[in-house]
Amino acid sequence: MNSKKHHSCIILCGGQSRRMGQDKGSMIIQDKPMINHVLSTLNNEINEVIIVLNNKDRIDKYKNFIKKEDYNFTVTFAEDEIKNIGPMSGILTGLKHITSNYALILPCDSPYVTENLIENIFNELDSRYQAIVPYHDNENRLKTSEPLHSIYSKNIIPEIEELVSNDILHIKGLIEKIDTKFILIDNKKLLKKEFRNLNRPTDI
Ligand SMILES: Nc1nc2c(ncn2[C@@H]2O[C@H](COP(=O)(O)OP(=O)(O)OP(=O)(O)O)[C@@H](O)[C@H]2O)c(=O)[nH]1
Repeated sequence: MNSKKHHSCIILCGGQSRRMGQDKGSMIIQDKPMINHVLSTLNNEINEVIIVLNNKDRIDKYKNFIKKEDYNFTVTFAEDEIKNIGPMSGILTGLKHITSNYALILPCDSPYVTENLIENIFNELDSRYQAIVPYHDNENRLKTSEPLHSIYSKNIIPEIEELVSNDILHIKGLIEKIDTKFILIDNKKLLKKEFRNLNRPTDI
């Protein structure tokens, strides 16, 4: 019997990868596509994954190397509801697909996340809040926050739609507006190095 809690994860993979110069989620890092590193950390904690890409061709491409039978969670591919507005669209689309109340958002270009990190972020889940957001520096929590390694409630969909209609597309603008629990990246439970993402060839 599966004893995992009903936890969802949304992986954002619909970016342009302009700085990297090639599609980041599918690029090979240590023998496997970058997104597969992220997927391989989720088995213990997650039972539903939504991978959000920006078009159908890209979804077909990813289906070739993401084999649902390799994981003990469901995998659903979704297409951005709104095109070319960045990660906010991926979060909106993903939240509309989840069947639980909260989802952990992860970017596809963050291959250093670990099972421990996923577990420790979910341990902070608290139904009094709409978002659980790790941050680096006590002096400036919002500015040093990691909004693409954070948990969000499905009930923020109306707030996202309002922000998008006002052309506010940065995720920190969303975090400011909702009830957010900030959690310190303390290098004990949450390790700084696990948040590192790869944007440019020189980051590898
Ligand atoms: N679904 C979806 N994900 C996105 C979109 N834009 C960015 N992302 C994802 O959000 C994460 C962070 O993206 P960035 O690195 O800031 O942007 P990028 O477009 O991937 O890369 P650059 O073109 O170099 O800025 C990555 O996992 C992207 O795949 C989008 O429009 N839709």
